[in-house]
Amino acid sequence: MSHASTIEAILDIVAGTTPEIREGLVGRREYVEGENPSGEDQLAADVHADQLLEERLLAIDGVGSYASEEREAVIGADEETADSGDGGLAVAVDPLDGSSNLKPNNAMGTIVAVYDAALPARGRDLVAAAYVLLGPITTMVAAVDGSVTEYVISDGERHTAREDISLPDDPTVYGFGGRVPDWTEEFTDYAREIESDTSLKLRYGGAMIGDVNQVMTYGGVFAYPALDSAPEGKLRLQFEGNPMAYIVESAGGKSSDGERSLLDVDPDDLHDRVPVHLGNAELIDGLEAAVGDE
Ligand SMILES: O=P(O)(O)OC[C@H]1O[C@](O)(COP(=O)(O)O)[C@@H](O)[C@@H]1O
Ligand SMILES: [Mg+2]
Ligand SMILES: [Mg+2]
Repeated sequence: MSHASTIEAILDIVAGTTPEIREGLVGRREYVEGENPSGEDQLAADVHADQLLEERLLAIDGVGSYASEEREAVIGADEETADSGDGGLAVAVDPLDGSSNLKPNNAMGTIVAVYDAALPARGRDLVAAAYVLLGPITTMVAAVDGSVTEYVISDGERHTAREDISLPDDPTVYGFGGRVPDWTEEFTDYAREIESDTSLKLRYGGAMIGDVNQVMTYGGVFAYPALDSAPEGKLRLQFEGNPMAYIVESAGGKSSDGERSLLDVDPDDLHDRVPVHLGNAELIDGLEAAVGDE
């Protein structure tokens, strides 16, 4: 199977699984016992989405391995090839991003990263990335071959809504995560500058994919920065930072860990965290100038 057809099969499977993930949210708002590898409580909904995606994505011819925010290790379609990198594409998934939004019934969704390398891999090894947003409408935004498409998912099928998406030139929104007293001094200065820009307004909902989709739609900047208490921030490189950076950069924007494109960050561990800044080029350049040598 060519990489191109494997990528299409992955996007089809994710779209096809979305109705079950959405319906499965009902009745799965409670926490289960134990934690995920990042030390966070897991909701029954996180575990359910992970199980559905693991089984179906690994069954695709051309997918060699599966990893997720919700499980410790990489799982191989064929145990012998799991870590070799030559057993097909590696799919890394955040089954439910923003799952703390389940209780208050706000936006959340699924992030999928497709790497042509053994995990953990660099963002430069991505060959596709997508996120499904469970909003009032279910949409998928996918970046493949440098071009970004938005689909509406209906009955588990993808229907093209917008092609060749690029970030609007005149940005209007921003959203920054983490507790304000926990921000570094340098990031706080940058945030104050952004807040005083009269063309920008706050849009923050607590699910990265929802917040980044605001930026993809209106132009602007999203950040979950380095914190005094957590210098690597909160978001995970393989499952969250890299795929969202790939999508935003494919749409003509920029990503940064504070110093360089997220796609150039070398991973040490599957569950590494990284400071995430995404958005219009001039806003990310300004961010790097403000926090670059902190
Ligand atoms: O609730 P907090 O600590 O502000 O964190 C919000 C961030 O955490 C996340 O929910 C992390 O993702 P998960 O739900 O996959 O753990 C992001 O979507 C969001 O940007
Ligand atoms: Mg997440
Ligand atoms: Mg998650």
